[in-house]
Amino acid sequence: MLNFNQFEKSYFNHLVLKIDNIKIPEGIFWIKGSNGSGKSTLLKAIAGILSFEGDIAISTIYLKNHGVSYRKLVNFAEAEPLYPEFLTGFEMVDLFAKAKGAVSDQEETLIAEMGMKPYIHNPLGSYSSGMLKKLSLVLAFLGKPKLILLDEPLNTIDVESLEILYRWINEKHQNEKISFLLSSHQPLDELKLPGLKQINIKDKKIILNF
Ligand SMILES: Nc1ncnc2c1ncn2[C@@H]1O[C@H](COP(=O)(O)OP(=O)(O)OP(=O)(O)O)[C@@H](O)[C@H]1O
Repeated sequence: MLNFNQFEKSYFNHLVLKIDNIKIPEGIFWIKGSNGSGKSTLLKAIAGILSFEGDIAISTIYLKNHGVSYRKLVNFAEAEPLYPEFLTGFEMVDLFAKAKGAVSDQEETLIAEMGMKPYIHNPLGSYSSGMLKKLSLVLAFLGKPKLILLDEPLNTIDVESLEILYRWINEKHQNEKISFLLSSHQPLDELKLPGLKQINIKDKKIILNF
């Protein structure tokens, strides 16, 4: 599903990650690694928002040669999302829904299920960190991606929202064969994510534990 080809990422000549040739199959994966090991860097590179050496592909669609098609297949929720404070949550969802080609009732369903209806028309400057996190999760599920990247999805969301998130991940994986890469310092509930596999980042390399 996800292929790395001579991938290298450095910041100011300091190498952070080196992945020669690895294929990650379809599935739900928990990316583990100590602070500063490169989890967010990896997810941002796969999302196509960081420059790097080498290439990354979803099946045969390469990020560097088919940037627009590739980015339609990958959705990303950042660890600490930042959005323009003057827009409302609904305006952000609407913008992403159009960009990602979401079907018409998808936005309404995701907003309702995540319990965001009471404040979705309020400006984002008034949102708490948990409300922003929930918005970032809704945005990451819009459209028809092949891969969803969630950086620290458990941070700041409440127990009810976490249950919804686990359900969404399982449904998307089972019904639409969407794969997930989740980075989390907090333990993911392996009983609620059946088939969860682990990927470790250590010594600038990724190690597939399956
Ligand atoms: N914009 C940047 N400029 C320079 N160095 C950076 C930048 N972003 C990350 N780094 C460095 O790259 C390395 C990996 O950082 P990254 O944020 O990917 O780690 P992480 O595994 O997500 O960490 P954490 O668990 O603490 O969130 C660290 O050494 C960090 O200092």
